[in-house]
Amino acid sequence: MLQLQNFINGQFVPPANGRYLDNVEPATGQVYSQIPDSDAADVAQAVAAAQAAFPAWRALPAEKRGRLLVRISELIERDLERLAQAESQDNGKPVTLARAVDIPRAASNFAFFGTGIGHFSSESHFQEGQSLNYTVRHPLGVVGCISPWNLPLYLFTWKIAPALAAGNCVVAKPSEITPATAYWLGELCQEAGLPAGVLNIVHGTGPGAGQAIVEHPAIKAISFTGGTKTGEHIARTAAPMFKKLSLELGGKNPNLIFADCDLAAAVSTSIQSSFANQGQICLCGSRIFIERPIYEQFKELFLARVAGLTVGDPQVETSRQGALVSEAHLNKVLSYIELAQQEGGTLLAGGQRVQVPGRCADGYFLQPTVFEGLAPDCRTNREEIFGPVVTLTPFDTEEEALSWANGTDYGLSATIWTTDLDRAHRVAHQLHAGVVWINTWLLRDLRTPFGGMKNSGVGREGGLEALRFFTEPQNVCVKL
Ligand SMILES: NC(=O)C1=CN([C@@H]2O[C@H](COP(=O)(O)OP(=O)(O)OC[C@H]3O[C@@H](n4cnc5c(N)ncnc54)[C@H](O)[C@@H]3O)[C@@H](O)[C@H]2O)C=CC1
Ligand SMILES: O=C(O)/C=C/C=C(\O)C(=O)O
Repeated sequence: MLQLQNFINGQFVPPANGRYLDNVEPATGQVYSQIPDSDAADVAQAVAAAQAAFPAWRALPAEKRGRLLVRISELIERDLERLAQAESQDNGKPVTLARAVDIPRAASNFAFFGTGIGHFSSESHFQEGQSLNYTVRHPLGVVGCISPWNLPLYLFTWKIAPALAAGNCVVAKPSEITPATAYWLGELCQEAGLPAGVLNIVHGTGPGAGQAIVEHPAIKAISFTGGTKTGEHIARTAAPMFKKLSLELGGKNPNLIFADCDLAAAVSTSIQSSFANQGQICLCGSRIFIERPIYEQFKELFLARVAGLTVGDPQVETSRQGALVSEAHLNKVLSYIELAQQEGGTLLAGGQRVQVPGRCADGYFLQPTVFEGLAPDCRTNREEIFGPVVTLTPFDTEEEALSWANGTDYGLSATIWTTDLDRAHRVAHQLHAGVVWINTWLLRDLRTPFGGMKNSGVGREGGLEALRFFTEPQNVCVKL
């Protein structure tokens, strides 16, 4: 059985305590590899390696750092098929999705920040006859990147690439539930010639290795994506140590479908935003509000499309829905389906675990599930389910739709469907969401600020925001 190792100081090494965790393939429910159950001792080794590597890495001209990152991007592209297969096996997502989205985006993350660092300029402020101020942006030193299981390599590299581009050295931990592609990334970094210690990958649990990263005094910043509760815990630990924090947390995102929309496009994209990656994307639109005149029509078209979503072995090219990431997560989602029924929801589609025959008989499959008839403020409509479960609700006025859309503790993303541009902008500006899409969903430009309002997080990732996060500005004032 494959036994993964930590990647510390450019070498693959076992955990200091010799302990390993089982890693399960969600589509089969079987253990297929083991990962280090690392603790504070491994994190300390990784931090020491990163500290030793930092002076030379920060001194390397940005262009040379950038070239190394672009080389890593090329190697990810070269190994796209192998990485997509690994991601699908580890996470349960359809291999077609990993091939089309996850792995290409991981490559883009490195290419984007590898080239982007060459365009990162600092500010200057000139006051005639008085002063010239210029701002230097120093790398922070050693930073921690902690990522979740839903988009494993995609989100791991979304943090690591800007941190490295800005001249930091990194101690990173992937989710213990989906460690595989992070492990293979270590090999590609070796092959690309990334200097030893610049990127260190420590595997293990959140309370073990993750907590040790957050607590380590030499780690100057934490970039985290994951659940809101974990984010709160990390903030409580890191804030008294005055660490910089970027927290990208949960969502309960609304889709607002107005009667004048392009209905075919709204239905088709809402299927994506509801069920892509089995609904396990923080940006998924799990509350669909539809203007009453088109409610029945939307429902009919939407349900017809749901019926066509094939749930099956993620390795089979025709599967559109794979397995949920773990048994625990499947049970959490099933418990919300039960809750929705207790809260008076009418089940329009799905609601049951799926038994996929053959090698996947014990996998964690769930039917795409749709409810209607739930109050906009019930728990099902306020809490993050993070699975293939959506609710449909009719609305009568723009004000009503807005108040329901904004009526949760989350504020990550929102989608508006209308052909009325005035309305689109008016509604967008009133939504409490860090990311608003108009007539589209998950259309990404990596230069844009990405992150949430309210309990969906703190700070923004992407483009210059990420490079600013991973640097410390220093102002130098010259008297004229
Ligand atoms: N915003 C998002 O994109 C995500 C949201 N979630 C939500 O969170 C819920 C819980 O999922 P989990 O797998 O438990 O996510 P989680 O938030 O516990 O895990 C995310 C990462 O944080 C690490 N972690 C956990 N505890 C930590 C600690 N004390 N210190 C440092 N690192 C720690 C984990 O090992 C993992 O690498 C999901 O059901 C879903 O609702 C989960 C994954 C991604
Ligand atoms: O950056 C993106 O395009 C998507 C990010 C998605 C998440 O952070 C998530 O699902 O956790």
